Amino acid sequence: MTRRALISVFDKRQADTLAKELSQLGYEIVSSSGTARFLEAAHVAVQEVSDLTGFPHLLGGRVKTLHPSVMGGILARRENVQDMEDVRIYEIPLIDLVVCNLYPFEEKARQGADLDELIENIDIGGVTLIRAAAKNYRQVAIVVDPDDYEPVLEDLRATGDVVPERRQALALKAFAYTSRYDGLVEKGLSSVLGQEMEMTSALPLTLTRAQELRYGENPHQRAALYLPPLTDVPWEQLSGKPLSYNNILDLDGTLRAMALFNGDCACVINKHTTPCGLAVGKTLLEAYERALACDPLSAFGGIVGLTRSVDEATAQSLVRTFTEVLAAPDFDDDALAFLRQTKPSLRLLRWQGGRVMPLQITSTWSGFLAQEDQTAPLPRLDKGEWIGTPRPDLWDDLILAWKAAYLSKSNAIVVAADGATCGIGRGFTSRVDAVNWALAQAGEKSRGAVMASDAFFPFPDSIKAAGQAKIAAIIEPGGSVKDEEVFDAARDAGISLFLSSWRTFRH
Ligand SMILES: NC(=O)c1ncn([C@@H]2O[C@H](COP(=O)(O)O)[C@@H](O)[C@H]2O)c1NC=O
Repeated sequence: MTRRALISVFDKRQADTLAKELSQLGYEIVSSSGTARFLEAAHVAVQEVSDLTGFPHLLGGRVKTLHPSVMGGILARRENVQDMEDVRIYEIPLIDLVVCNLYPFEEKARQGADLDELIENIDIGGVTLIRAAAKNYRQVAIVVDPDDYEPVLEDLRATGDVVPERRQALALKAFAYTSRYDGLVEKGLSSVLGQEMEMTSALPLTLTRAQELRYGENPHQRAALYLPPLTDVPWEQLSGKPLSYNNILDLDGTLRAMALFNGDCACVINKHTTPCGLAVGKTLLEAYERALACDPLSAFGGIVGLTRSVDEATAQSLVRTFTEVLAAPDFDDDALAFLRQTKPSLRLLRWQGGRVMPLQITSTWSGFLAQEDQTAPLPRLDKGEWIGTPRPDLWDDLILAWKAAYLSKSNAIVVAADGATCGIGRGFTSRVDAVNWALAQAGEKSRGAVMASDAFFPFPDSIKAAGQAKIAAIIEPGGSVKDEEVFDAARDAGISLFLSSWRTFRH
């Protein structure tokens, strides 16, 4: 019986070589018009789909292969008597191999095509061919990737057919291909139509592997970085070893911190997704050295984020401590050359803003949790309420401490003075333990310093501890049932409390 291949490809690379060899192996080739012209030019004997269907390509190409004579030949179950009777009655030619790749929706969307152009690049007939052939994979082979042309030909040369295991693998690959394509269409259209991803009843998440990672959090865990449709990582790696899983995870807090400073000269040192030093300075060097001074032990192996172009003086100071990743909006030429030469393994990232995920999605053993990302409008002096004497003179430090608490794992307490954090208690399961840790780390620097808490104080014990350490002002959301006891403790200790009314947990 005649073997037949339907070839309908937008990306025509290597399709001529494939078709030639298929012809030599005895296959009859059927193609949509553009592919047919391409193959004829390469001297391959080819029949046009329109000859088979009796219809020309309609609606400017919107309808080409969508016809029972094509779909019947792909979907017919060869072992099913009724199917084969239908095929015989309606003279439908059986198709054994489908080779198809789709209109370039992704390229068009990335080039910023308008809605009309995007719509015309939504492939319908090709997707239908692919899904039909993949559904009938037990008898039909579906090839969507030119990399599979040669393995398929090898099977045909060796056995006269595409071997069953390959047909099965090709079908799964084909479904993954059309599923990704639909994800791209959803994402491309929703951005042109201005509709952000939200908490819909179904959350389409078609992710593409952007980077294989050496391993996950630990060497025995396999891992990769995946990106949503039409996105690239928002940074550019200029130097250093490939990023690890933990680097990318820890970098998240660093980028969030950098975004909070909105151009101020600042430094954050992050470890295990949470800051261990945050400071502003008149120069980048000053900001870095003051952030480092908060907790130099923890800064070892940390991720450093700087909010200005890295200069050579800062680079020279930085190389004295082991750092995993350095992110900055840019690098001065001499600083870049120095860092590349002195620390060739140090990962240098240029990040000028931008993020990939509109939603924050976490996988748990119970399912995927999705929430709106926490992007911070900072607390405002004119929007909150003071308990005790107002201390607007300490506002800058209160906000700096608030930023560090906002970025830290809950429960988080931060002590700050003169534009730098000096004690960070984070990840504690009791708030008063976080307070005690932060105060112990700050030591003498607690006198006259400020404190931030990521959530309300459930008891007055934390305030009493802060009072003993001579903390001058605290920013916290308020909202505890014991707020009045907390406020009394603050008044007794002479601490000014600013109530921001905004909790910033990070579990
Ligand atoms: N409309 C149809 O029936 C149809 N059938 C196949 N295609 C696509 O048309 C392209 C090939 O077209 P041509 O051979 O005319 O260059 C392929 O990317 C294929 O996926 C179609 N195009 C869009 O849906």
